[in-house]
Amino acid sequence: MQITSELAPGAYLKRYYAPASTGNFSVGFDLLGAAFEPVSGELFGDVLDIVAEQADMQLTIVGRYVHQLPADHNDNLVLSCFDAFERKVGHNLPKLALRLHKNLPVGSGLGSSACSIVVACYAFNDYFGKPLSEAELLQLMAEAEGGVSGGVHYDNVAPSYFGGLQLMLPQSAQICRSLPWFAQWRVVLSYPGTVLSTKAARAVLPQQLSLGQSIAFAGMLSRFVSALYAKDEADAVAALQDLVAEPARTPLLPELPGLRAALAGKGILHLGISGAGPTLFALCSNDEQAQLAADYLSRHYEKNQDATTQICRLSQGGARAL
Ligand SMILES: Nc1ncnc2c1ncn2[C@@H]1O[C@H](COP(=O)(O)OP(=O)(O)O)[C@@H](O)[C@H]1O
Ligand SMILES: N[C@@H](CCOP(=O)(O)O)C(=O)O
Repeated sequence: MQITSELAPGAYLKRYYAPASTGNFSVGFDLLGAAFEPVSGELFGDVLDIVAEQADMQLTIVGRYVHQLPADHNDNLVLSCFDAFERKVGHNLPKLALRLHKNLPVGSGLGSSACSIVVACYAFNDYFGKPLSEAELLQLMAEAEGGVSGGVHYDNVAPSYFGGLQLMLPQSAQICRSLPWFAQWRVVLSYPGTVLSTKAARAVLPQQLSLGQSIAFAGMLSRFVSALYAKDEADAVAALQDLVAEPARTPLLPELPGLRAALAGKGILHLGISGAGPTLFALCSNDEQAQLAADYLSRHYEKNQDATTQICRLSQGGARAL
């Protein structure tokens, strides 16, 4: 595999995008996830350019978070996704010169690995004439995500691929279903600039839940989903409780309780862990509240130059050609 550091900037045959995502959405550990995009119109997700067809695979990486990726591009998920895609299709494919714009921080809780996986698999399938069905492609994405995070979970790849708030449907051929959402809701995503690997944050999780905990988890998720269908905003917000991961992960995110209390005092609906963290998400009832939450989190949660805080709406579109 030939790796070079430069490709002509800007030129490409096709350009693809996939949005950031928040796994769990507090109440649905591994079963619920949402895709978001900034209200500013900024692209907060990875972009992949198919630059040319050529004899060998070639990957160039640009973008704000390129420094957080493995120095050896052979270790990049985009290239391993090409190999996995080719195996699944079952015959050799033309090799490609690719350019990844790494716009999402790695190990952030924003579904960064899932975003690169989704944009890559979506791009290859689209470019080569859609040899895989949506379900086959989603399964390929989830397997790739399982390889990095230490467990197959769909709650980042599904929303990043399809957009919206997605509920996973265990043992169903449909795999996931898009849930209703309150159009006025805004979500502030605040990434402090520090790295927390998903694998490490999964290693602290309880291996077993008691019968009581299992019923409480199923009950709270059911309450949230039914409140969305009933259009009962107050009940949906009240059900946003993470009874599975947050108790185990709070020691990794010691600022969470203090920030939550401060934002609750300002009327913000909810503050939760985005995916495995360290990004936090603040659920807000309108644009004004979102600005308030963003200002507060920028001042009190951002730690270094890599940090970013974004006011977002639900990304309805998911992965797409640009
Ligand atoms: N294109 C890529 N995007 C993100 N991570 C990548 C990529 N290629 C390789 N990796 C590696 O995959 C791992 C992703 O870590 P993870 O904690 O799962 O991130 P996240 O929670 O942000 O998805 C890291 O070790 C990272 O170096
Ligand atoms: N359900 C997963 C979600 C991980 O999301 P990431 O963005 O941190 O990779 C978990 O909570 O482990």
